[in-house]
Amino acid sequence: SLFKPKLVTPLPFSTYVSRIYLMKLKEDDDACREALRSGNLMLFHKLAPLVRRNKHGVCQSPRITTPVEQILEKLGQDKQLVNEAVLMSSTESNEPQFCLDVDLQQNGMEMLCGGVFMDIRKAFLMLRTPDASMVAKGQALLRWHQTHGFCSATGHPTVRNQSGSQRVCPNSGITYYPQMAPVVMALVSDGSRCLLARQSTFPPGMYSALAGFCDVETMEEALRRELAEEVGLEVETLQYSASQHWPFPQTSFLVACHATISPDKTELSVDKAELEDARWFSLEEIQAALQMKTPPLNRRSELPGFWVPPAVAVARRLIQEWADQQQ
Ligand SMILES: NC(=O)C1=CN([C@@H]2O[C@H](COP(=O)(O)OP(=O)(O)OC[C@H]3O[C@@H](n4cnc5c(N)ncnc54)[C@H](OP(=O)(O)O)[C@@H]3O)[C@@H](O)[C@H]2O)C=CC1
Ligand SMILES: [Mg+2]
Repeated sequence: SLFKPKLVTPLPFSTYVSRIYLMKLKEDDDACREALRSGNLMLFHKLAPLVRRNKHGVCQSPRITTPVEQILEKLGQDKQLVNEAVLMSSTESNEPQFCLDVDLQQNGMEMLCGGVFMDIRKAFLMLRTPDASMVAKGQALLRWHQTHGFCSATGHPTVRNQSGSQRVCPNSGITYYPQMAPVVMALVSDGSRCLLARQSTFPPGMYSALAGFCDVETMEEALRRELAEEVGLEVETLQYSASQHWPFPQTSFLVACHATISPDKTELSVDKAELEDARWFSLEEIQAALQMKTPPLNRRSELPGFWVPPAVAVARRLIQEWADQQQ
């Protein structure tokens, strides 16, 4: 078959079993409301996450542990707003974690919380990967609630549970759950080179692995279709590497794979409507790009002609794995 499963995918040490009780908060509104009083919050303003530098200059997404009711009261706002928080998960130290979007008094909020609300694209380049992932998750949940206030069958307002894990239409009885759009991403290799491409919206010089949204189809079908459409290549094998939730343009679920094609059918036919450029890169070019810090701005804020995405992007993991496999 097309798909060659990876036999062993080592996962980092997990505390999921001890954290499972927190998932009960999803179903128990009272327990969830109680947890919200003591749990920590990740704040957003119009979906821009709060970001702060710690004393070492490292950018972080701070968890607000001062009761948000107090902050809201100080700003003269209705403290019930805190009940709009959504349960995200639990932290590594077993505390429930929530996110909340406040569309009010940006400056006052920033002063009281000691940070700035930053566009998520910028925040993604400054935060470390675990914080960036949490920010992406919080934004996705909050955006989903903001855009699913009405039942798409009856037009009636939907009602959320306290944790925000679902919304129900009291009229039709339909339950809605937060969703992601599945995307398949592949780093294609012809045996000695790998294929990277850029869209005109990427920062100048950045090339990444190919990706495309799945229609109602399998991942294998989506990958074959995308590669045929975008670069005119026929896939031979596919190997799963990792997955990632990605906030651009909105909540996608990226499934990242390595793909191979036959070394005698490597000619590209690039769809210029989708891609600005697609090229084969040698191991030497890839290794040089992996050495650069990202984004690789020099003193005059110029970007080099070729660089690869930062560590927060699963595409970089694919590129690193490919380079490691060539040694
Ligand atoms: N993490 C990483 O390293 C990388 C991530 N990506 C991500 O992968 C995803 C897909 O990549 P991309 O090449 O743009 O995808 P596609 O190749 O599928 O092209 C995008 C087009 O697909 C259509 N489309 C179909 N379904 C959707 C949907 N659910 N949401 C939005 N557009 C849809 C839109 O066309 P139309 O407007 O005509 O309807 C859109 O312009 C994006 O989220 C991108 O940010 C991509 C590269 C690297
Ligand atoms: Mg694409």
